[in-house]
Amino acid sequence: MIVTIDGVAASGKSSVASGVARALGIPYVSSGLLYRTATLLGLEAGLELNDATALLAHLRANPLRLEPRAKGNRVWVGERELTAELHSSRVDAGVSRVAALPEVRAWVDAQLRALPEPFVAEGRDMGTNVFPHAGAKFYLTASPRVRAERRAKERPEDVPAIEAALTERDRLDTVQSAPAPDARVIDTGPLTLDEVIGAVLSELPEHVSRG
Ligand SMILES: Nc1ncnc2c1ncn2[C@@H]1O[C@H](COP(=O)(O)OP(=O)(O)O)[C@@H](O)[C@H]1O
Ligand SMILES: Nc1ccn([C@H]2C[C@H](O)[C@@H](COP(=O)(O)OP(=O)(O)O)O2)c(=O)n1
Repeated sequence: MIVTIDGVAASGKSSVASGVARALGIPYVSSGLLYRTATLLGLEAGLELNDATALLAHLRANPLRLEPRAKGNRVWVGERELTAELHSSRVDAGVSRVAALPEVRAWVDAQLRALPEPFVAEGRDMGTNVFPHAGAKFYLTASPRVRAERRAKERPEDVPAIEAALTERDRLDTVQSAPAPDARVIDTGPLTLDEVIGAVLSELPEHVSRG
């Protein structure tokens, strides 16, 4: 059983996926963390972020490990944990370029499809491209200002700068960010985090919530 939670940047995907996964007693997996890891490793190696051949060779030479814990995913390369470094503004600024590369998308998709079910998967194209046969699909939205205000609690920049960066990333990510036709769209703007988690859980078909 797979539940997909897609949506725009900072719409609440990870927090909601984590809450839903904990309620169901299953893991969740953040596909964005894999794109962020590819970006961080590329930046650290001094690679051009649109050089797919060099990036893929570097990723294959430094295999990562995603730990899909329900309370928060962690990423390792060898003995080094990268998790805390994946949400920097530097990675935010480069990640859409990396995510636009078909070779990198195929690399991420292969890792996701190898995971043992059940799990909750969150990202942009989980319900459309990666897991079109998922048992339940959701798509989260909120206005750019609401999302920027939430993210400002996690970044050093001010709200207008974060809003501008989020809007630009939405634009760059448009291609892979369309909601699945069978996804339930939830505007998280007027809701608390617990209310969004509750809305998702209440919409799950009975066979999915039973496992
Ligand atoms: N109603 C809400 N729904 C979802 N997230 C919310 C809500 N209210 C506040 N947040 C907060 O918004 C922030 C961004 O959420 P996050 O899960 O990181 O989004 P994403 O994974 O889509 O980037 C988190 O700190 C989260 O707790
Ligand atoms: N399934 C996915 C997940 C993320 N991406 C890309 C698009 C996003 O700008 C980056 C980072 O995704 P992530 O979900 O971590 O970012 P936000 O928390 O929503 O800001 O990766 C993607 O193209 N496809």
